Amino acid sequence: MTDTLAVADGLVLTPAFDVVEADVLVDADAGTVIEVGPDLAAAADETLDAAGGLVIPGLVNAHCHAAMTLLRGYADDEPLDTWLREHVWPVEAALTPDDIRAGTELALVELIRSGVTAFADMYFAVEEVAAAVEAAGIRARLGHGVVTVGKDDEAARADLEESFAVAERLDGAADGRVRTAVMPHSLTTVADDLLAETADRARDADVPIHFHLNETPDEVAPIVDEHGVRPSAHADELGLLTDSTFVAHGVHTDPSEFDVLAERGTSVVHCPASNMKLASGMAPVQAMLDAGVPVALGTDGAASNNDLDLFDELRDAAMLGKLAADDAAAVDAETAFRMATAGGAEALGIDAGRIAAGANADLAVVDLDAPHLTPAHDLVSHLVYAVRGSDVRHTVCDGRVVMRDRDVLAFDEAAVRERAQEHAVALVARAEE
Ligand SMILES: CSC[C@H]1O[C@@H](n2cnc3c(O)ncnc32)[C@H](O)[C@@H]1O
Ligand SMILES: [Zn+2]
Repeated sequence: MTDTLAVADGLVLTPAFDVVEADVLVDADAGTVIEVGPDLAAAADETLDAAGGLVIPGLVNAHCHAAMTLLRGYADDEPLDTWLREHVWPVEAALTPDDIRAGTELALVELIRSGVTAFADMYFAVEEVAAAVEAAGIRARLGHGVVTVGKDDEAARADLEESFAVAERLDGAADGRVRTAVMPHSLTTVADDLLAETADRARDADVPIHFHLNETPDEVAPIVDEHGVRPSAHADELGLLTDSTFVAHGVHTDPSEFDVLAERGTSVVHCPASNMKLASGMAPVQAMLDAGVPVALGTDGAASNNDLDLFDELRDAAMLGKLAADDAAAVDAETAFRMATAGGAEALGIDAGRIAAGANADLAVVDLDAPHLTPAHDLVSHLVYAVRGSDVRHTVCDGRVVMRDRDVLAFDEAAVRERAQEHAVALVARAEE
């Protein structure tokens, strides 16, 4: 017999951005929505109370380094290059797989508590990341991040091979909730011959590619100087841009690059908080969307954000998008929310981002009963400009409840926090020894 879950008595955000009074009936075994409509709760095996709430598609955080929660607040107020080379990379050199497990579990608690049901992660010790995701119950597109600058040929080769080995080994883990990608860090931190090899092998293995692109002017100038073309054109020459490729940031991307990205169907993951904090710049989000570039939303790591609340990102994206375009109508609420849901699902190549019969049952219930959400003229406006991650009451992924009444079911939250605190302190002590 089918195991069913009814998300009952709430309002539901439809794919057309209408808000309707309805229950959502879920096939918990198949992990899909059976029906959206009135009075579906009576026949269900289990009920999730959505009264006074809005049922939304689960959010997709399309660019993250989850275990960097361990470095939250460790090195603030620095620009990207100094931050990475003088602070972050020396500490990351001392990371152990156990550290990464502890930091990732903390990230998962934070993600689930803010309604995220899928994320992309570029980091190390990906087996640990995958095991944590399996336990948490959400979806992820995971990859081993490759950096070859400063490495000899043997070490660079080993890094690249690890990226492909991880992609093959872990794809489909956690009953298919874990998918993989190969993840060269960026065009300036991985050698060109290895980037070209990555593109060839990824195409043959049918595995997506994810990398940082045009985050700062320092990632643009060396490419233009050396190759005489913009970074997106160079990435395309290397064969890196396809419709399953997704790139992070795209801040310093010019109109000629919009055309390349749009033509290839490559998604850009906008990370507004990280871009503001590291003073990287303002991504031309509305211009990219107008040119047909698919745009998703990400937090980047917690060390450059400093949290993993995608509702913060929604607000930042709408605000910064207007500033970048010098137009208050740019990146409106519906546009921003699409980036955090259907746009993220498209970037990650997963079926998510909408609540409809047959779709994956990945959703969150946002409590509307709060002073900062009163009055309720426009709930899509609220989702982008006023809701906070802490307003999420329940999170459901793959038809299973992963947070009920703000209790993340897979983890003992206090224990996760304590473990992360201990690992963070010991890690920094080791690195600074
Ligand atoms: C090789 S694993 C991923 C690598 O990326 C680093 N990282 C974190 N945030 C950023 C960012 O905004 N731009 C570029 N690189 C970043 C992280 O520390 C890991 O070393
Ligand atoms: Zn990043």
